[in-house]
Parts: sequence; structure tokens; C-alpha cells
Amino acid sequence: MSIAKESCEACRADAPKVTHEEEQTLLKELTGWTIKERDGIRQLEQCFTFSNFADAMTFANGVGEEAERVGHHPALLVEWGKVTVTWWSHKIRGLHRNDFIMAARTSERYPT
Ligand SMILES: C[C@H](O)[C@H](O)[C@H]1CNC2=NC(N)=NC(=O)C2=N1
Repeated sequence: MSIAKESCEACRADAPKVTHEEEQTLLKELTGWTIKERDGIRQLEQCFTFSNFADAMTFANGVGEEAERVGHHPALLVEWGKVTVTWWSHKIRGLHRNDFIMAARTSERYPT
């Protein structure tokens, strides 16, 4: 089953971070995502490109609506022709399986 179809589990402060090995395995199920580390927090990030600002906003709003539905939220940087989406789990200050699930769902929303 595609990881996008998995359901996210409730964010808990004591939830385990994915290991670096698990990160590499999970990254193989995604397209175009990279892992960044900022202030010691590992994050999944991808920059999606568009022809204009309106299309970028539409995509960002869709990702935001999905985040609200699930209760797991990204950072979204919307620029003319670009949306940078960054996923991590605030409560555990790092990457959880949920972040990979939501990254996969984000990619599914990108109009190819
Ligand atoms: C109170 C609220 O449900 C929590 O803060 C949720 C909201 N969305 C969240 N999103 C992310 N990415 N990580 C969290 O830990 C998180 N926690």
C-alpha cells in the first residue's frame, strides 16, 4: 500500500523519532523530498514550482486543508511560482512516520 494511504497516528510527546536507517527506507517511497536539519531538528522538505502565484496559493491551501483534517501541520513558504513544504513533528522535535505519510499526500496533490 502506498504510504500516502496509511493513517497518521496521534502526535505524542513520547513517540519515537524515525531512525536514520528508517529515514532512508521511507525516503525511497517518496519523490523529490530531502531531509534538512535545522537547530537539531530533522525535517522533510520539497520545493514545488508553479506558473504563477495563484496556482502556488491554491496548492498551499489544499495542503493546509489536509493538514487541518489530519491535525498534523507543515511549514508552508508561498512565493511567486513556488511553495516550499516542510514536514516535521513539533512535539518530538524531529521526524515521525506521520511526516512521511503527509509528505506522500502532499506529493499526490501536486498537479503533474
Ligand atoms: C494541539 C495540536 O493538536 C498539536 O499541537 C498538533 C498540531 N499540529 C502538529 N503538527 C506537527 N507537524 N507537529 C505537531 O506536533 C503537531 N501538533
